[in-house]
Amino acid sequence: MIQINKFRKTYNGRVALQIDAFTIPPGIYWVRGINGSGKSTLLKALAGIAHFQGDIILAGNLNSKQQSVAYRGAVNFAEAEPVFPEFLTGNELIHLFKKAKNAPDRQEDFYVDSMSMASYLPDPVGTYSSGMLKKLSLVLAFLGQPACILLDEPLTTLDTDSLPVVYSWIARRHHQHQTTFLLSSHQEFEGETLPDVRKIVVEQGTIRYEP
Ligand SMILES: Nc1ncnc2c1ncn2[C@@H]1O[C@H](COP(=O)(O)OP(=O)(O)OP(=O)(O)O)[C@@H](O)[C@H]1O
Repeated sequence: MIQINKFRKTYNGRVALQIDAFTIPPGIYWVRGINGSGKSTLLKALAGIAHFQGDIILAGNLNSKQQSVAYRGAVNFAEAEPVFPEFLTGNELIHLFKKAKNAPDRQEDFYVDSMSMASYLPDPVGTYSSGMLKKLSLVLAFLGQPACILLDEPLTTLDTDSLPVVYSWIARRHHQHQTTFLLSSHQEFEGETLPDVRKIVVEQGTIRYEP
């Protein structure tokens, strides 16, 4: 459960997003909205990496400002266009994130195998194509045992064979650990593989559920 109260995010004095009160129960959510509506702004605030006015509270007691370290431990985030130091290898980044997220031993194996990534993970990420980098950023977002995983544009640059794999990761993690997902996308999510996706619409500077 995520509670957003009296939220206001401005850029250079201009209000980008304002949310008086909004509750997100456990579930899988598709965050929709036109370009510039505020989807990334919302996800970055929920990830605890953007400054804003107001409060975001996870599980009734983790305030993203007052318990910021614990909060960020419970929320994973994959950016729309991930940027990593080019000299690090995929394996080194996985190792780093596993440590930071206190991930179980060999947790990455399932994700790496199902996306057939093992052959290029020993290479520096500067050599990766945009799709290879996107897959790595998704694996990193699944490390640890977060209560909530935020994926900004998880489907862009992925080939069509990889889409069902990402859907299966989301469905599996949600089923096994009741992890909440917020997925921002301009593409529709496949109904059959992710049956209980609710929609959150970002428009006119605020958010609402779409029936
Ligand atoms: N760093 C920034 N500095 C100034 N304005 C910003 C900044 N980041 C976002 N904005 C503004 O905030 C508003 C929301 O941007 P945001 O990136 O959240 O939209 P979005 O819905 O994710 O868009 P898209 O679908 O194009 O990715 C836009 O008007 C944008 O210009």
